[in-house]
Amino acid sequence: MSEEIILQTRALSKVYRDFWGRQKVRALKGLDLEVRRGEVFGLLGPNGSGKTTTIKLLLGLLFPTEGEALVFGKPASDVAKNERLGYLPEESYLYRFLTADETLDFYGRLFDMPSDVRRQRIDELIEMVGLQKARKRQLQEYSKGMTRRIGLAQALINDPELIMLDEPTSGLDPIGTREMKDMILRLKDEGKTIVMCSHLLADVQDVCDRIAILHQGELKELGRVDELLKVADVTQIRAKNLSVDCQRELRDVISRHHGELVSLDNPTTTLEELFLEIVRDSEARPGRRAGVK
Ligand SMILES: Nc1ncnc2c1ncn2[C@@H]1O[C@H](COP(=O)(O)OP(=O)(O)OP(=O)(O)O)[C@@H](O)[C@H]1O
Repeated sequence: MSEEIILQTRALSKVYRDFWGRQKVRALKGLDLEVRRGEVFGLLGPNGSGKTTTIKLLLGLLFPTEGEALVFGKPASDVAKNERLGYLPEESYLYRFLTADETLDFYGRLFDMPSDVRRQRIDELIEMVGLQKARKRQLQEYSKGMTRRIGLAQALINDPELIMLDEPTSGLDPIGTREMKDMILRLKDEGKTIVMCSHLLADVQDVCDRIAILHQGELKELGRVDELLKVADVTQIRAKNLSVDCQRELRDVISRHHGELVSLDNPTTTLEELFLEIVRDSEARPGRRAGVK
């Protein structure tokens, strides 16, 4: 991961108003975030916590009420960024009567890709998302998992540096989920920056380097997944070649008994536990931030 900041929000806030301009919902309250090149960054939060609002503000599809959203150092409303960005929305918006090949060709043309480059890119993407056998079928015949795959291929047609994925594994079976996670990790290996939101905490735990947890539009937690999941007040000792006596006497005894200390560290909790704890805490004490680690 490099130090280059790809995405940044500063005191980003969004108030949805009704037809008469009266305040309806404060969907996002003073969000400060930075995402660096090469990171897989997860936005988590219960329903209605402001994840999609954040993504739409970063895509420039919504305008902030206060604060700013910067993408590649420029305001998110700057359309030039779209050349370098790919987006997989939660709901499919693709044309049902086109085949996978036609769909990718259509989006390739929108990016003004020459036909030979387009053809090669389409072949690569169809193979990457595993749709070789279904590439000539209309999308209306696709299962949910296949629709997710073609959605990802579409998001990657312009070989974007930054990829935004809204619920990338929703509706996928365990195998499809594993494959989607592998594809995300492969994109990370290629140096792409990925921002995803998801309800599926195990998926987030498997692929994200850092996460932000939102609750009722407020940032409640931000940090590296491995650090957030450490349980600081519990010590875990893993050792091998120890006798039962030695195990009982723990650390100091290990060297005396010629055992081998394999690791001495903090065990981790699951992201699911951390998430539920933050939501519970936040509901019990509204307005208080759980503490950024
Ligand atoms: N167009 C809109 N007009 C009014 N309120 C809206 C609008 N879009 C979202 N909201 C409200 O803003 C808040 C945040 O919604 P948002 O869709 O960003 O949440 P989310 O975290 O993505 O939720 P989910 O997990 O259910 O997709 C919610 O209270 C929602 O009702």
